[in-house]
Amino acid sequence: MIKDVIKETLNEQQGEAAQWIETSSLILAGAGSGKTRVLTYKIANLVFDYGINPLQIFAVTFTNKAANEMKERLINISQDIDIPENTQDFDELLGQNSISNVHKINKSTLKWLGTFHSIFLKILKHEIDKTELGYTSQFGIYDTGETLTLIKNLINENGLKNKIEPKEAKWKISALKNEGITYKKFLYLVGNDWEEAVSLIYEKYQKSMLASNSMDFDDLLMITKIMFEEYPDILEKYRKQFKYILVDEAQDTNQIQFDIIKLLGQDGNVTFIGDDFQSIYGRRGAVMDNFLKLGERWPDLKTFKLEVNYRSKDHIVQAGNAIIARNEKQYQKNVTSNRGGSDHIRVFGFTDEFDEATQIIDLMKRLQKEKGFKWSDFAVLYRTNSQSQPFEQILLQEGIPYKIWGGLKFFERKEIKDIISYIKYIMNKKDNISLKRIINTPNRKIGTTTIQNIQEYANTNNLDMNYVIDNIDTLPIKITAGATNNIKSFNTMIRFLENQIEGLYPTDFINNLLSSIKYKDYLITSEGKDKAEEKMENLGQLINLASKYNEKTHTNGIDAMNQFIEEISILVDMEEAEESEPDMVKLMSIHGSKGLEFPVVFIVGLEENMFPLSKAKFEQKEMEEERRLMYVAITRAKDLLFFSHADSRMKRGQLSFNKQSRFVEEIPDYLTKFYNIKGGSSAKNTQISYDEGDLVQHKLFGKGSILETWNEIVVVKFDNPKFGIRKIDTKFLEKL
Ligand SMILES: Nc1ncnc2c1ncn2[C@@H]1O[C@H](COP(=O)(O)OP(=O)(O)OP(=O)(O)O)[C@@H](O)[C@H]1O
Repeated sequence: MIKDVIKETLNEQQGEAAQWIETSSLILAGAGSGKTRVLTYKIANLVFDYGINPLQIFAVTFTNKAANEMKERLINISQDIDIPENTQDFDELLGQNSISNVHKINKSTLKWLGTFHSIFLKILKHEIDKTELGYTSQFGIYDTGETLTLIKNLINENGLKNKIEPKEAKWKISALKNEGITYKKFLYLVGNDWEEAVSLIYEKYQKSMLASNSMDFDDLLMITKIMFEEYPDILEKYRKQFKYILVDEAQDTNQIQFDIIKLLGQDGNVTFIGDDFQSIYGRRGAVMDNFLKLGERWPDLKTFKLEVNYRSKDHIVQAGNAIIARNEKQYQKNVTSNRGGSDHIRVFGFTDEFDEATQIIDLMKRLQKEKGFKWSDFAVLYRTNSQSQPFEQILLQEGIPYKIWGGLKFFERKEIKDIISYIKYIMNKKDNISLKRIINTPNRKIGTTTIQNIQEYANTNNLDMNYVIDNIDTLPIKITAGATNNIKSFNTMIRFLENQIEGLYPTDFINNLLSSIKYKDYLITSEGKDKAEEKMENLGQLINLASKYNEKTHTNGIDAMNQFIEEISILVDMEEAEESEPDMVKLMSIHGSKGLEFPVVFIVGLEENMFPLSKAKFEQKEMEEERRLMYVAITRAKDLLFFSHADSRMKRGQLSFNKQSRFVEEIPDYLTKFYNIKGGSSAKNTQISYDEGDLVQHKLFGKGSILETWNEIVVVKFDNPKFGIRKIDTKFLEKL
């Protein structure tokens, strides 16, 4: 019986929250209080105790990783409970009001458990053909790089190069979409020249995306909202379908996500679970006010609190509580640790960022040797990504395995993007961005002028680039005979691949594609043998991912490939797809650490103007968000927590001096112990003095010359331009 399992697995607060189904509810959860567990059992309870079909449950998580974890747990729970196989399909279900038998939980019945993006992608694929919004269900998805390329092109084509910066325009368009503001609405809201220029780009961008039958990530939300608003029958169908809506990390939902939840669940049964103390996405449009005012929209909202932290030792929980108590706008919660302990947070003061990295890594080495910790037990958390550099350098030097979370994402790597672009173009011939990426990759002697001419001709005559390519022989376009032939053979190859796709498993298709375009040879010529091997390994990983879709359940190769492309389009990064975790130190931004936990945490760079950021000083709202970030960072630690700050550090090429962060002072003295070990244990090369102009040798970076010196730290310009100018501790240098 599920009730018995709940009793055994959840505490009283958790159990009550998980079993409440009468009205909508808000589960206010402290850090480490078992949100995932409660949500999982709430779903299990709905299915196994109330006979709700899992297909009628819409459960949205913040990351794919969280969704996968929940799915796995649910499948495990369901294996312990004896139930008949559910054979009902989604469409059969519609129109049925009550479902009395108990349903099987498996990957396909849990199709509505995922991130907002993944769920709305499925809904759009299912419905978009029934609308007149202009897209077909074959629509592709542009990733961040592709959207930026398109925006750049549009800015150039419209002579706005001096007026707007592509990244800023992209950010603004994304922010507008996340507030649900279409380009038509934005026209009425523009307040200055810059916004007027952005509004023109926004309009052209949206039209061009539509012409390419493509959406960006934000469209997955915005177009869903528009579709629900303009097609009430579709909305009604999903309102009926989703009897129970569950929203994880509800404190970080943005306006458009919240609006869609309102549309779907206005009169329904919605469970919000979240921690306002951990709302850290204000800059990305999260609207905490919505979370704080849920009762206004759902008057029957019943509130539960989860206040027992199972993750962290007592001193860590107390430090978190002390920090967050300084914020004003929040619900009251009194989080306590269930792990006890009477330890301290150790606070270190260092000379600069290299001293900080060197000594923290020394400390890790000691903890690993003497206290039995593994490398993977350590996480270094920082406010800004660039702070990883000295840590990386020294970890590399020391030969300690490490992994940077949020580094170059798997799906942002060139080789992966190239191959995915081929597949996307073959599946959606209107996808001009993919076409432009692949037409001359590998090099086929189709130059940029030729591509531009094709594009211009297509634009002027209102045609797809693909049509122009198909008819390159007969259309009056200015291109050489050589280029025409090259385009024709490119097109023949694409046709050949297109004909293959239906009859092949995705993995076989990708292998054929790689050999048809001679991708490995291209990598060897353009990148060298070693790099080519590395990149081919990454492509091997892509093929591994595709192998999941080789199952016989797909009617044909196109169907399987479609599902594969859908999934990878929304995978946030490779870390999320990785099953096992190797033994590596983890370096990550505090934002990236959300939802994770580690035995030992180092929060570094705790200086005013670094953390909190300088711009937060003047705005209470911003300072409160910085403080919540500090709360998130502290509460990632299970056993040991270390803080560090440095007297000076390089920031954008300038040396800056900052005092210890206010956040350290906000923690009561009895929870902290201070250590001043500047230039301490790591043996320094003090005997040798270095001067500007000295020639030096570094094990990894090779030869270079010193530009500046600060005691043991020197700035070196390396001869190899790949390594450029770096700050280095002299202990890693040899004087020449
Ligand atoms: N009732 C319980 N008994 C034992 N352990 C529990 C219980 N509930 C949660 N835990 C454990 O506590 C830890 C924290 O749980 P979880 O990661 O779900 O917390 P969370 O609320 O999502 O935290 P955060 O918001 O800080 O990321 C996990 O290791 C989990 O297994």
